[in-house]
This record gives sequence, C-alpha cells and structure tokens, in this order.
Amino acid sequence: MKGSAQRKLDQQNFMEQVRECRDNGYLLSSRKIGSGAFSKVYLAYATQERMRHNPKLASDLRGKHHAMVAIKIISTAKAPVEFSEKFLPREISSLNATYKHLNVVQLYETYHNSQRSYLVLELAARGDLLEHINAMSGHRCHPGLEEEEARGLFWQLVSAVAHCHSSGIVHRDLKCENILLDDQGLLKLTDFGFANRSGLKDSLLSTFCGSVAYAAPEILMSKKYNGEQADLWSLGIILYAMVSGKLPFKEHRPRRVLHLMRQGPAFRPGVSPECQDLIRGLLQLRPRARLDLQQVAAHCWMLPAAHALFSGGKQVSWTQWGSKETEGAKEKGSAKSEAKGAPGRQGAVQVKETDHG
Ligand SMILES: Nc1ncnc2c1ncn2[C@@H]1O[C@H](COP(=O)(O)OP(=O)(O)OP(=O)(O)O)[C@@H](O)[C@H]1O
Repeated sequence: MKGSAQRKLDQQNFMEQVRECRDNGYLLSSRKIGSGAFSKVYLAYATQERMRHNPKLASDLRGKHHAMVAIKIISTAKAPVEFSEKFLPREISSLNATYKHLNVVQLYETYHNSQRSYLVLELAARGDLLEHINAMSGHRCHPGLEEEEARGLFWQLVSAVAHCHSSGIVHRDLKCENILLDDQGLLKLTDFGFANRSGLKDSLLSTFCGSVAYAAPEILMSKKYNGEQADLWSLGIILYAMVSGKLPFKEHRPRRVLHLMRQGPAFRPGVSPECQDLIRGLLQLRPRARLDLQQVAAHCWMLPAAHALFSGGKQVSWTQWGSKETEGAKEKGSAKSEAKGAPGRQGAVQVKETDHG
C-alpha cells in the first residue's frame, strides 16, 4: 500500500503532467491505458487549436472521426542515462522513419522538459494481440484464433514489417505484446525501443534485444546477426502463437530454448498443413533459409488474405496495402475486422513473456 505522502507526490506529478500537456495542446485524461519500464501511457484529447497547428495530426484524426490520442510519458529523470540517450531517441527516430503506414502506430509529435519526454501517439484502444488471442481462445473454448482471422492480422503485420524494412528500420522486438489493435480492429505495430537502422546491406548487428521466446537462434547463440532475418524468425513465432494460443519454444533458459528450436515446432491437431508450412518456412535455424517477406506474402496460406483485400473493386497488392494513400484498403480492412468482432481488453494472460535481455 502506498503511504499518503507518496500518494500526494503522485498526485502532484500527475497535475504537472496535465499542465504540461495542456500547454502543448492536449487534454490529458486520468485513464492510464498502459505502462512500461519507465513510461506510463494515458488517454488524451487533441484540442482544436493543436490540430490547427499540426496538419499530420489533424488529417489522421479527421479520418478517425475523433480527437483521442495516446500520450506516452517517459520519466527521463528517473530512467537510466542509456535509456534516455540511446533507446528513446532510437524509438522516436524509428517512428518518424516508419510514419505513414496504416499498421504502424503513428507518432504525431513529441515534447520534452528536464524531467520527462512526451510521445503523442495514435490511439490503439483495443489492447494487444496477446490479450486478443487469450480472449478469443476463452471465447471459442479452443486455443488460438481461427485461421481466417489469423491470416487477416498476419497479413497486416507482414505489411507493417515490410514497410519498416523498406524504410531501413529493423524492429528487433516483434512479439504479441507489441502488436496493438485499434477500435476498427486494425493492427498497429508499436514499441520501437529496440529498433535500429538496418544500414548497409551486409552489416550485422550484435546486441541482444527482445524476449527469449521470440528471439532467433543466432541471437541466442550470441552470433552477429542480420536484423531483417531475425525479425522473420519472430514473425514465425507470432503466427504460431496466433493459431496455437501458446508459444512454440516456451523456456526462459536460452540453452534449453535452443534445444527445443532444433527439434522444431510441434503443432496441435487442427492447424492446417499450409499454415504449418509457412511457420516452418519462417522458423528455419539458418537465417538465410527463412522465407523472405515477399515469399511470405505469396505463400499459399496467405493468398486468401490478398484476395479479400479489395479497394474500390481493384485488388490491393501487399506492398500497396497499408500505405496511407490507399484509403479504400483501410475501409475494407476495417469492415472485415469489425465483422470478425475483435474484442476489447479482456481475458487471462497465458502466453505472456516479458523478459527483455
Ligand atoms: N498507441 C497506444 N495506444 C494504446 N495503448 C498503448 C499505445 N502505446 C502503448 N500502449 C500501452 O502501453 C503499454 C506500454 O507501452 P510501450 O510498450 O510502448 O512502453 P514501453 O516502455 O516500451 O514498454 P516495455 O518496457 O514493456 O517495453 C503497451 O503495452 C500498451 O498496453
């Protein structure tokens, strides 16, 4: 239990944050919608005045027919120097570089003072993919999502990751908790705290990022790795989690995980052979042997998603999908997800993995 002195301090801090947001054109609500290691995320409203000064914000919110945003408040004064000087700037620059994709959370603007940094983000109000998988598993009394729903979501995720890679950004922390859903059921990739520039074609990374359960074998073996190929492995883990309702290699000890990886994923009865083939194509131990994003999009299991996405009578290619210019695609995608009835934030957590290496 918090003491009354601590409660008073928290209250004072919050009122300061309300004032700082108001000075920058946002009305901060007391509704906390999430928190991270050094951050809290609140629901907030953009003022008309702010929208007049920020065309990016105004045009996005006009399309959504509301003024709600998510404000991530980071206590830079309390966070380690490495976080404030390395990871936060990377998160901001990655979000700026990947702007303009329907399935990547939009960063509208930032403001800072000596105590805190504020990130004004697109709101994704329906929780994360992990919660969705668990809620749907409970609802269906069957682990995982129906393949049709998994396909629609995975298509959006692949498109978001392709957009990041083509913008020169590798995510390096792809996992169900970093994939949010908005109130139209659209998928929004978030949390670019470990993202990095993919840089030159053959340059390799060496830092271990992300969660053990989603990390590629070459990362667990502390080898130098290609960030794009490591993201592909994580995509395989996410698709497995979607259709199975659990993680394929659920172990905290890296050596034990590597042992399970060598054995390959085991599937529950009912997962289609095509879906299994796609997951196996991504979960290849040799990074170069993994399917690339183009091959994933063209895989036979994915094809019905491509056919389902039509814009004004014209089929939308997977590279066009998600581009903010393809407005028709957005409407079609929303309607499809709405029909599926993506639920809100509920359900027991069963496959959560939060250990960042
Ligand atoms: N744009 C958003 N819309 C709605 N909820 C959000 C949004 N961004 C973040 N959240 C919520 O806040 C939580 C924390 O956000 P985020 O993952 O970005 O913070 P973090 O500090 O990077 O977290 P961690 O320390 O776990 O990596 C998310 O899990 C999610 O529930």
